[in-house]
Amino acid sequence: MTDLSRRRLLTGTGLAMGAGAAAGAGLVQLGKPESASAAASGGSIPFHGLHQAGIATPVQERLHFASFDLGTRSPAEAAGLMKAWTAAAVRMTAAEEIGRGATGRALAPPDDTGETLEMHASRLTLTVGFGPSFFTRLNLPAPDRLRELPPFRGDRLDPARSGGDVCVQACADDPQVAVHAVRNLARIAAGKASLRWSQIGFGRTASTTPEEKTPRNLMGFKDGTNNIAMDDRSKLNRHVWVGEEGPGWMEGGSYLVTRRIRMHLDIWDRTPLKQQEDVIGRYKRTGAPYGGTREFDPVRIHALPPASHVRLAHPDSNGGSRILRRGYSYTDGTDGQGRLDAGLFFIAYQRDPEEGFVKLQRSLSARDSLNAFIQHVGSGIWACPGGVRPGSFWGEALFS
Ligand SMILES: C=CC1=C(C)c2cc3[nH]c(cc4nc(cc5[nH]c(cc1n2)c(C)c5CCC(=O)O)C(CCC(=O)O)=C4C)c(C)c3C=C
Ligand SMILES: [Fe+2]
Repeated sequence: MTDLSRRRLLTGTGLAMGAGAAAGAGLVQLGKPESASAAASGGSIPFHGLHQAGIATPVQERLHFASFDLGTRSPAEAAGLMKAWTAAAVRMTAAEEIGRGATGRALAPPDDTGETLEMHASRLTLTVGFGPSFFTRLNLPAPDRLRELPPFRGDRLDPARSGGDVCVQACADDPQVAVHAVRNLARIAAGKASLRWSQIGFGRTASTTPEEKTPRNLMGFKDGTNNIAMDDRSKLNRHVWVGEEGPGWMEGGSYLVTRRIRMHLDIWDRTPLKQQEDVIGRYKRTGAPYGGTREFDPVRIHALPPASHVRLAHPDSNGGSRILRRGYSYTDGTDGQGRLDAGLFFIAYQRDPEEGFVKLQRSLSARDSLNAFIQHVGSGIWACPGGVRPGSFWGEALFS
């Protein structure tokens, strides 16, 4: 049995289940794993479906997020790149080698860099989005709702860690799988697009499935308790998926906001527990909201300190506004002054950025007591098109 077909068996590619249906339900396909550990290390998440995978599908353990700048002004060339990326993504998310594989032809550079040979799909998802500059560069009409984010109080944004024409969010349970995906997409893009910045993340700070244990962020608090669950179709349709408001190629898609938020952990770690809990509005050990005893007890905003993070971010304080959070912790070494450069790579999906992130961040940036411990240092906004049908490619309807 060849390596390729063995991996196909491991990942269950070709199962009878319709890919679209599986993607819609956020299911993981596991074929016939050779061992229990193979099953535990993650199968594949269908690439094709109504929505792009990586938004409402279960959150994996690792992130490699990448922002690219186009080197072309030609929509046809950009479409060609999306076609080539999609072909590679279909294979990588099924744990198959790209093109002729990692050892295809002796006299040519391999089509796949090879570091994931013999590895599982690790629930790899690849999600693509287009930034405002993408439309300017290609002279294409941008969606009305895709506007550059306004400046917020306290922002200290580094242009080298912000913006970009196209983004790729690679999530997987194995960091090597996520990095391999971004590396190979960057390689395929040579001459058409180049990496502007990228971000490695670990320790997801959100769950999109209530059965999962809520993870903790680097401040030690459970993060993601009151998130939109992936099976809550009515909230997803109302707050996350773009509907008939269009443009057509965005239907079933979503707007993505990313923020690199540095945490002043040295200060946080010297802050008394009671003050930490007052800042968040929940108890550190249990995750219960003030006024409750268990993590999933309802938040009654008036039981929380007026400037606490959860009170200010809660839908009851924001006219019902909700976002789907999918962030990851990060550390990028030290800052030269003996402090960790660490924090939260915040990721939020929403149907309307003005009603979602912008509304919340206007309020948080003005009043949140968490602001004494954090700083927003990177930013991006992206239009993520609807899902890809078999035979189509990322954003095809936008180019046609
Ligand atoms: C603009 C949106 C938000 C930013 C930016 C943000 C940053 C941020 N959050 C935490 C830690 C926690 N956030 C929690 C809840 C929470 N946060 C937001 C939005 C932003 N957070 C929302 C909408 C919510 C849910 C509010 C609710 O409906 O109750 C929590 C509590 C647990 C939870 O529900 O997830 C924590 C903890 C940090 C550390 C941070 C920046 C570094
Ligand atoms: Fe938050």
